[in-house]
Order: sequence, then structure tokens, then C-alpha cells
Amino acid sequence: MNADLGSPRELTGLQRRRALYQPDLPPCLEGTRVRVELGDPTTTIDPKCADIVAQAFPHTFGQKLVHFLESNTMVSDTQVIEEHPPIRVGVLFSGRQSPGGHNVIWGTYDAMKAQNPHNVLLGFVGGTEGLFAKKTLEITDDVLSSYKNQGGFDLLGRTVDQIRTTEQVNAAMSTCCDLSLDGLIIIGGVTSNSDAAQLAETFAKHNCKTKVTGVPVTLSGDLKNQFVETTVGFDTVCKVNSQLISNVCLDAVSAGKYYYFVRLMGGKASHVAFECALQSHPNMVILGEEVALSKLTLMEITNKICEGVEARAAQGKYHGVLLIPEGLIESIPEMYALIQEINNLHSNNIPEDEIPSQLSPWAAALFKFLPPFIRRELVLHQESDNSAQLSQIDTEQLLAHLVEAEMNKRTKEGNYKGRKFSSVCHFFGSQARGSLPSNFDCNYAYVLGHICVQLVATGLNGYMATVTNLKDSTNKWRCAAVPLTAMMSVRRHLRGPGAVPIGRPVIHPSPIDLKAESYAVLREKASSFLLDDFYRTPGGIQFEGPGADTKPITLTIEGHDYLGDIEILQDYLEKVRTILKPGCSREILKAAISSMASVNDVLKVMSAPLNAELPLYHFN
Ligand SMILES: O=P(O)(O)OC[C@H]1O[C@](O)(CO)[C@@H](O)[C@@H]1O
Repeated sequence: MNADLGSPRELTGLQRRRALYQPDLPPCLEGTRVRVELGDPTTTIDPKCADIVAQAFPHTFGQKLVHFLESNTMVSDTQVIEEHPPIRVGVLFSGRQSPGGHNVIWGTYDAMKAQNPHNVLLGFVGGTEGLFAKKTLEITDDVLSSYKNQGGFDLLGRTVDQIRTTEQVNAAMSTCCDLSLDGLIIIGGVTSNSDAAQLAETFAKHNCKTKVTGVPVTLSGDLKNQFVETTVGFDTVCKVNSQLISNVCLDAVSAGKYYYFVRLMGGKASHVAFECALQSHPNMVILGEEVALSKLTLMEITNKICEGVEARAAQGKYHGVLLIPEGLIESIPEMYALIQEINNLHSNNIPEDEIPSQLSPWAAALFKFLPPFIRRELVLHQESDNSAQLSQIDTEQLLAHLVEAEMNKRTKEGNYKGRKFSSVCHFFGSQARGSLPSNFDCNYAYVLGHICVQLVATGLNGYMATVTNLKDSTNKWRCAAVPLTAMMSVRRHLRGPGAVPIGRPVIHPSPIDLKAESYAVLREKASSFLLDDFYRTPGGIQFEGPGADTKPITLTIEGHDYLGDIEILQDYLEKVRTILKPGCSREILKAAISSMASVNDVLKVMSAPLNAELPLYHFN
């Protein structure tokens, strides 16, 4: 454990300014009187698994939804919390670093002190290991001062995202009992929140008074369902990565000689890569969900990229930018099967170096075909959820390697006559995780911290703090809490009516919805992105000033706002058309011509019918 955790940091000018930013609270959480409304009892998001989840969580399954309302909203079945006897709460970072995490602690602290100055908030130093070892740091104004609105998780640090074995659960319970905690707040993604549900159930079973609350914090954005719109950190990470990608795009087009293969952190699902593609318009993005759906093999993906390279070469372009989600590797059918075999061998405690010799013949053949660096990475020890360590597998290098080999082959066979293919690989992961969080993430995390305190004060156990209507301004956000069991399901291994649920109930990462409108937009623009170098420069995160709120939240959350972008352009085009009436004056024409760069941009995003209409205007 790092000895520097929690010590005051020396802040730069920008950090100091950020530390002064005061996150907004929605009206329902302002003041000390909060109205709590109990809604409908819940089952699970997958009704077919309800019985299994109910059996596994007899004490916490089926609890009611909770809504927090402005204190003057009158509805039946509500409770107003006015009296606040002192409480003690523990908090820990369980999941991976994600920008905004510190503000959950700050929000929790402020809400606790507003309720009763004698309340005590204890942070577990070193995450789960700190929880098991009872290693705490009391959160105070002083401790918090240099961590407000700051990136990283270094106020408390983190270790393993796992509270699962009987030993771990018992250690957590004895810590909570010994410290006499009324509440335990677990900050993390799907794995941490699944563990939080299990802990809540165990605590309830053993009459432990500590109420467990989960908070959706993960850069991956995959803890997403009918109750949770997005996770803390996703907005920032997508904005930072999009800026980096757009810089790479401009670099690529400037020199015209490299293909950049950029892998993006984000777990099994491709939300980060998808959002970044919408923001920065690279030439290609290969989403794991598409690959899984079409069952594309490694060679089919390679050929698809090669076709893109050839099509661009036909236009004299020898550069490009490709986005690759880190989870792609597991979406390729034959790679998935190989990784499953490796995982099974790990689960049977076979040492890394013996794994290759224990593979089935077909898996061994595939393994042998892969370059040595990928082989080494594939056999690394597993993540806490028994899956491969995606961040350690250089899928971008594997693809660059296969594409280069295929392009050389095509050249040799005389099928490709363009310049030699050249690639540069990047992995964008931690660069964005440590970023100063966006205003959105600062506000979202701070509000979630407040909700956690209301849950503990109301005595609710096994809930996740949630906020919906996030695309609106903070004063319209709807604050709620959802039983963790309501988000659980059990994986089925067979499709169709014969499907049998296998495994234990957990909260699963949600894949990209390939039926969503934002996905349709991306597909519609795919050939233009591939050939036209229609790169977009979103720029760095703007914290203040005129640029700060132009795009307050990620495009995929807003759903239609990418279309909104197009609407703005359409509107602009209409204006240009109105000015450019046939026979218009020279001055007006000159003014319009000076906007031509933008008109060209417009042309690139416009759909075909509008494109077709434009030549009616003769600018020369
Ligand atoms: O830095 P680490 O510990 O390798 O974690 C990386 C992993 O954590 C995540 O950010 C979140 O689970 C994944 O996207 C990624 O594979």
C-alpha cells in the first residue's frame, strides 16, 4: 500500500481553481429535510432469473424503489427525515480508478456534516485490503481540501476489486462491526456492485447493523441499464480520449504516412470506443458487439481493415486512424473460445507457463499462430471476475501485425500496388483515468455521495444510489435508489427456449445497443469516415467559460444529440441557402464564400439528398 495516500497534495494553479468549483445539487437534496418516497417493489431486469436471484438473496431481494423528492412535494407513502442521530459511515474505492471518484467522498462528507456535525466518515485506505485490515483515515475538511474535483483515486487508493470469498466477506463484516458502522459505501463498477449486493445480503442475514450502498463509478460506462444512465468517469474519459484521438487524426493527415491503431480501455463492452468515434470521427472503429453479432473471425477483421487501406490508397491516402476497444479480443469467436480454455486452466490452478501445453489441439494451433507477445499476454493471471486481463492484451498490435502481413502478401501477389503499409500503435487507458474530472462527473459524483447518506439515514440496505434525467441541467436531475438485486441476472449459455441459466447472479456489463439511433448514425457515416477524413476536433475539456457547456455530456447519453449536431448543421446550411439566392449581390456572395470551409464540412455530414441539392449554387 502506498504510504503517500491521503496526504495533502501540492496543487497547480488549475487544480487549485478546480478545487474551488462547487458542484450543483438538485433541489431534492438541498437543505437538511429530504423527502423519501418508496415506490414499487422490484424483481430483476431479467424476469426469467427472478427466482434464482430471490433464492440467492432472500433478505434483500424484492425491496422497493426509492425516490428522493423536494421537501415540499406532497405524496403518500413518504417519510421526511428530520431528526438525525449521529451516524458512522465507511467508504472505499473498490473498482478501478475513474475520474470523479473523489467527489463521491466529498458529497458523502458534506451531506453527513449537514445532517449532524457529529457524524463520522471513515475512508478505507487501500480499498478492499484496507477494509479487511481495518485501515482507516477519518475524512475531514483538511483531508478533502486537495482532492475536491481532482482526478485519480489517491485520497484512499485501491487494491483488488473483490469482496467475495468467505474469508473476505467475514473480514469486511468484522471491520464494520468493530468500527460500529451504520453504513458502508462501495465505489466501483459491475464487479464491485455485485459484491456490494452479496455483502448487504450477508450483513442482513447476520443482523449486522451496517447498511451497504453501491455507487456506479467506472470509466467503462458498462454499468448501464433501465435504472442507471451512465457511470461516474465515463464522460471525462471519453472527452480526454476523444481529444487525444483527434490529435492523432490531425497528425496522421498532416504527414500522410502512418495508420494509427488506437486501443481504448473500457472493459468487455465497447462504450468508450463508440463514444470516442462519435466525438472524433476516426476512419474506422471496430466494435466488439458488432464482431460478436456477425461472428467475424480474426482473419475477416484483418481483411476488412485491409480493404479499407486499399480503398484509401486508391484515393492516394496512406494514413488513417482506427479505434479498437480493449474488449474486442474477447468478441472474436475463436479468440473467445481460446481465452475460455485458458481461463478454465487458470481456475484449475495450472501455472501460466504450463498453460500452452494443456490446450486442446485446435486451441493450441490457434495459440501457435499468434505472435509471441500476444501468447505471453493471453496466459497472464486472471482478473477478479475470472476473465482475461484485457488491459494487458495488445490487440491493436496484433491487428497491425496481421494487417501488415496481409498487405505485404497482397503486394507480393500483385493485388495491391500502393505504398507500403506502415502502422503506429497506442493504448489509451490510464492517460484518461487520471484526468481532472469534467464538470458533469464532478456534479454527478457529488450528488451520488449525497444520496448514499440519505440511504444510510433511512436504514436502507443493498441499494445503489442513482440519478436519472442526466441530460438535463442538474436542477432537473431525478435522485433515486435501486435495490442492487434488481439489476442482477444469470448468464444463459444457450439461445432460444432451451436456454439454461448458468452461474451465480451478478450485475453484468451492458453491451452497446446495436438498435440505438446513435449506432445507426455511426453506421450511416461509416463510409464517409473511412474515405473522407472527416476528422472532428472536440478539443480538451473546458471547465469554465463559453466552451464549458457546449457539450455538457457524452453523445451516447444524450441519445439524439449527435443527430442534434446534424440539425445545427442543417440549420446553418438553410441560412447559407437563404442568403445565396440566385442573383444575390457580390458582397453577400463574398461573405458566403468566406464560410465555405464550414459549408464543406456541412456537405460531409449531410445525407445524400441534401448533398445532391447543393450544386444548385454556383459559388465560382
Ligand atoms: O489498470 P488495471 O488494473 O490493469 O485495470 C485495467 C482494467 O480496468 C478497467 O478500466 C475497468 O474494469 C478495464 O477497462 C481495464 O481492463
